[in-house]
Amino acid sequence: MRSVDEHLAEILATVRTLAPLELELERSLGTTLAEDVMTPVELPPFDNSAMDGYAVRSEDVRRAAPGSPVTLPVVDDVAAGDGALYAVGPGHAVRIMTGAPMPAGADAVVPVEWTDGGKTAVAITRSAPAGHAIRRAGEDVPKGEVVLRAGMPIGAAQLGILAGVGRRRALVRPRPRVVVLSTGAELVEPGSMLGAGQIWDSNSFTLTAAVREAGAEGFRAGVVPDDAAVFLDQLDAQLVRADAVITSGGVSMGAYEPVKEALGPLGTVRFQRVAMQPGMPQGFGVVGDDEVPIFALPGNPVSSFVSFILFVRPALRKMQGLPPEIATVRATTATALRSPPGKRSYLRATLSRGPDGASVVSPVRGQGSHQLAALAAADALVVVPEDVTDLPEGAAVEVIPL
Ligand SMILES: Nc1nc2c(c(=O)[nH]1)N[C@H]1C(S)=C(S)[C@@H](COP(=O)(O)OP(=O)(O)OC[C@H]3O[C@@H](n4cnc5c(N)ncnc54)[C@H](O)[C@@H]3O)O[C@H]1N2
Ligand code: MOO
Repeated sequence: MRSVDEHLAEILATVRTLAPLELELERSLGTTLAEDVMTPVELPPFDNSAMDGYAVRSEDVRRAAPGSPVTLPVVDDVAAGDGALYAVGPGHAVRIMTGAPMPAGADAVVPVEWTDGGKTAVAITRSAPAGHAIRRAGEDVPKGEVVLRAGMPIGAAQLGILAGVGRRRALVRPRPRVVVLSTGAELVEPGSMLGAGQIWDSNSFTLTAAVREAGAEGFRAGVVPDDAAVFLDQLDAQLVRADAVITSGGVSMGAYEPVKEALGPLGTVRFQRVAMQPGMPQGFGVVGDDEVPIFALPGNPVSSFVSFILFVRPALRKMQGLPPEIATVRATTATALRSPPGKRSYLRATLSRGPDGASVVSPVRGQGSHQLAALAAADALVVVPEDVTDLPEGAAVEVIPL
């Protein structure tokens, strides 16, 4: 049996980071930036007011105080977006709004709250030092500075700064397109009636959702019966839109294992036993002229999900140009744990804080590979190493938050 680490290493050595392409900003959310982005102008591009109020020469309001206001004539009104402006001469004020350009001559903004709000003349009851409530040109970013580096995942704030420096498009690593196929003669679509021996297909929903949670595009291609030829036809039809394929079921030792039967003879997909629990039977390789990576995951619902977290998600991250590491935290066990010898096990658990603030992890009831309800109640996987079979309460463990 090969180790979890060997299997992951082979996967990461096989999958390639997707080629960058130019995308409109509206389509780049969730992609990874593939270029350094500079601002072509300084930001803000001009000195502007940080407050609604009056642009003045600070010298003119130096003596303003609640008991003895300074009154100045208001010679102009500037709103955000205004272009041609009057200069503020000595003894004058200009009414100004937040974001409006500072008129020449003025060196301070008096907030409207410190005045009587006058439109033709304004009585000012507090002094404002030079520079007060002015946002200087280039204060956010100087001209030519890099605002985002290649490799940065694009979220809402990153999209914002791309637009803020005037970009309409960006060079990005796209979201991988991942097709999910379930196999199994017993599977029927949720929403339809169950016949004898049938169950509702849940894996294709779980895995497609997990793909989307991992930042890729998931396409649920539905259920394929236990027939290798039909499976190959379906796979062929889906390959045109796939950067990766995930299948579930049909990889173990049974008499009807369509995925293994169909892919085994191609010679580009290997089926192996990985020393882990759950998720021991695993297939991985490439298919089609474009050598699309395919993950043939075991059919048991918990096994396919755990396999996704351990193998598929890091691969999708590599394809997106992101570090493939699996994030883990340290916690102590709330109860004693058992684990099979020679296998790394991933126990479904809930993570919480103990009285001292440290993380505590409690396994959920129902650790069978078919026990999907227990998985749904968990928010973490406790990693128990291959050489450990018993852990006492209070032992320090590595945990993968879900
Ligand atoms: N003789 C042996 N039998 C099994 C072994 C073994 O080593 N020797 N390994 C066991 C382990 S471990 C696993 S995991 C499973 C993997 O089996 P397959 O990948 O071939 O999956 P299936 O047989 O198709 O299904 C297993 C189980 O999961 C249910 N299933 C399948 N697909 C779905 C789906 N889309 N939604 C919900 N549930 C699904 C299926 O009905 C079966 O109950 O093999 C063990 N056997
Ligand atoms: O490895 Mo299977 O995934 O134990 O149930």
